[in-house]
Amino acid sequence: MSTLTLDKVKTIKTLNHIAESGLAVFKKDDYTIDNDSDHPDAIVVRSFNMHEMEIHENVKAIARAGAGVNNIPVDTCTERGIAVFNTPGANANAVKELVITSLMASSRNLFSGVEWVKTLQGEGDQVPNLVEAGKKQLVGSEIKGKKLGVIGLGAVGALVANDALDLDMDVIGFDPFISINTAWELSRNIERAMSMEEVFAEADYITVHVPLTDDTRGMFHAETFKLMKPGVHIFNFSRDGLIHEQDMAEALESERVGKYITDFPNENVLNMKNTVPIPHLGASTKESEENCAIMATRQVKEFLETGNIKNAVNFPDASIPYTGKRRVTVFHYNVPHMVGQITTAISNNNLNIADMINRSRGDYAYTMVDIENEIDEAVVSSLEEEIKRTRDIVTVRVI
Ligand SMILES: NC(=O)c1ccc[n+]([C@@H]2O[C@H](COP(=O)([O-])OP(=O)(O)OC[C@H]3O[C@@H](n4cnc5c(N)ncnc54)[C@H](O)[C@@H]3O)[C@@H](O)[C@H]2O)c1
Ligand SMILES: O=C(O)CC[C@@H](O)C(=O)O
Repeated sequence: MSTLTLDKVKTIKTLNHIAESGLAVFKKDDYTIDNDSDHPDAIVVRSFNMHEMEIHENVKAIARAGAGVNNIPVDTCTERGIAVFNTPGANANAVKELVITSLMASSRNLFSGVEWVKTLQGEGDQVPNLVEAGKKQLVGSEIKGKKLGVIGLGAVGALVANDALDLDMDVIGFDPFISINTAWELSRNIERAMSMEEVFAEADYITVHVPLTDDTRGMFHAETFKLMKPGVHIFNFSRDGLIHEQDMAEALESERVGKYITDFPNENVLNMKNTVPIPHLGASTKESEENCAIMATRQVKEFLETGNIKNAVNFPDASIPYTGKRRVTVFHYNVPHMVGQITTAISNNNLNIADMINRSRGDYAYTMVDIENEIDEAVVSSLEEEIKRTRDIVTVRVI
């Protein structure tokens, strides 16, 4: 994809540690990384909670180096015309490996076993005898032949499901919104559930891989625990908000849920019985941090320089090779006559169109128009002003 010469140096702010290889995408002549800036052009973030943060009007894009965007006020960004990107699949293998690790480790009581054996410190020569005597408390189960239920068969869930089959588990999966691409990746030996209840009734282990949204918040609660096999192990590498924590604490206390393995510890979780709290390590591998950072920063760079969009969660995908002298990008409501009004403003300024694209997503749409003519800054301002005056426009950029 060709890029445009930037009219000025752009500022990028990061809110979490972002791998150097990702930041290296922003070449020094064109970009400055300034984490103290209050008016950056774009923000790159991981898990930092942006909901209470003021976002300056200069911000054009926010990139989440990761999958979940529940830490970003996406609806507000959309209303303000700020593109929010994520990096689908870039950390999925890292999460999958940790899910499989904890599946085996928790089934063999490895975490509690290691904790217990450390308490024998100071017992001197008796340690081996005490270990042999005490280990009967730690007899575990093999996962071979057991059934794993996977709720959410996206990038992570699909990898977990396929690998669990390779470990000789039976696998049942539920995802009413599965993408065609993921469906192609899934082994045909994975049983397809038509409801979550079906998974709950059959699975010895349940792992959840769905985004936290208004629809999924608290999806695991007292009533759902009652539908599960007694002693089920639940793995949550998605988000804490998916679980009703008070109900989970009670289900663990009564041993209806045998174990809860979660990547999202908090004070409540730390007080729960038979819980393995992992310090949000799902995506914490060198490989995954680099994959996410590089994907996130490339997407932002492409958007700032060309207006092209890939993997935004609130804007439609839209890309055309840059063919003109300048490019007009317009984020607007998805209503009739918008393209006509934008192209009329362009012709009112005596400009010719070289190429264009219009894509919609829900209530919003995005139009990019390449201009054949060289234009000076006075014409750019006049054009911007004229388009902005049109009804139902959210943002206009002439690049
Ligand atoms: N622990 C970590 O470090 C870590 C890393 C990556 C992702 N995550 C979390 O895991 C989630 C999933 O990640 P992913 O990369 O697989 O995302 P993804 O978008 O590829 O997959 C999510 C899947 O959930 C499905 N889904 C949505 N609502 C559902 C519902 N009600 N019932 C069943 N399925 C439903 C979707 O159709 C989709 O296939 C992310 O949203 C994020 O919150 C955590
Ligand atoms: O950035 C991280 O370490 C975690 C990312 C993870 O929670 C995600 O949703 O991708």
